[in-house]
Amino acid sequence: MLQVEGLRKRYGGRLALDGFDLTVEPGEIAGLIGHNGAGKTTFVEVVTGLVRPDSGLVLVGGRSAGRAARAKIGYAPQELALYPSLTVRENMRLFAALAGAGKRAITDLAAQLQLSDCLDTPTGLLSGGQRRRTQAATAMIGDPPLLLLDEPTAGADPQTRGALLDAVRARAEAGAAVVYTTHYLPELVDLDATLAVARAGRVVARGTRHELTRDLPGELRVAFDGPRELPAPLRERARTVDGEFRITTADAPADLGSLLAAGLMPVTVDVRRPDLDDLYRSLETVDA
Ligand SMILES: Nc1ncnc2c1ncn2[C@@H]1O[C@H](COP(=O)(O)OP(=O)(O)OP(=O)(O)O)[C@@H](O)[C@H]1O
Repeated sequence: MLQVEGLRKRYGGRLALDGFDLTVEPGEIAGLIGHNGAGKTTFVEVVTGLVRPDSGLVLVGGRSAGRAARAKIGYAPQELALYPSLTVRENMRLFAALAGAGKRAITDLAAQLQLSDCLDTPTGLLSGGQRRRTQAATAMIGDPPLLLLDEPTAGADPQTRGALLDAVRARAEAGAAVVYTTHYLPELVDLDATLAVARAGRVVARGTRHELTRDLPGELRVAFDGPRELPAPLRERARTVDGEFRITTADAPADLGSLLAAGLMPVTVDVRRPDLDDLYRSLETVDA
């Protein structure tokens, strides 16, 4: 549904996009992550047609940028773009008219995003989280086959965050391709999203959570029934927290084997697998 190849965009002396590639299939939620300034928002703005790239290819449903491609896109920008003096319903109506959706779609979507009680409130009077959800609703109305959501849950409380994630999941289950930008990594686990990691204007890692984290080190956590000294190679990779040794490891069974071989029998053993936070941290190390 979305095919992007080799996007480049320069702002003055700064290269915001430097060969950005991303393909997203129908029904897929692609979590786009990366540090501030990695180019995520610029990428989304190029796909929507708001920003013109210097070079590169953007195809939406097989069509290059233009009116036909734009009609397939639902977009919730990071900087909210709602009419503050208009109510939630009126804002949704505007976007519904553009998308050719009816009144029913407005009430259904408002219910799904827990906005029913504020449909007649001007968006300028809403809380930050309510505004975010209204923005998401304007993106989702009319069931566009490509959804671009740029940090849609910033400022949302856990309950409304849950409602938004459910709505995103439902759109993907109905066949939409979703690009979901966030700094809040647990959401991408909840959404069972594939991942695209952006750095310095390009996607440097792309795949499932499992594919991207399996080669990262995990942690072997062991505790003993009294003070113990770890063998030297393990000690260099270990820290202690609450009397427990936490050993950074790429091979937990082998490290446990060396403990046992040294005559050290733990009373508790736990293995923590690498997760998205570790993936993020590994990128920080590379950036430094
Ligand atoms: N309109 C603009 N004019 C000049 N520079 C810009 C403009 N928009 C973005 N940039 C620069 O391009 C780079 C990429 O910015 P972008 O907003 O795309 O990153 P991001 O990954 O979305 O960051 P964040 O996580 O902070 O939202 C940054 O160095 C930014 O300063």
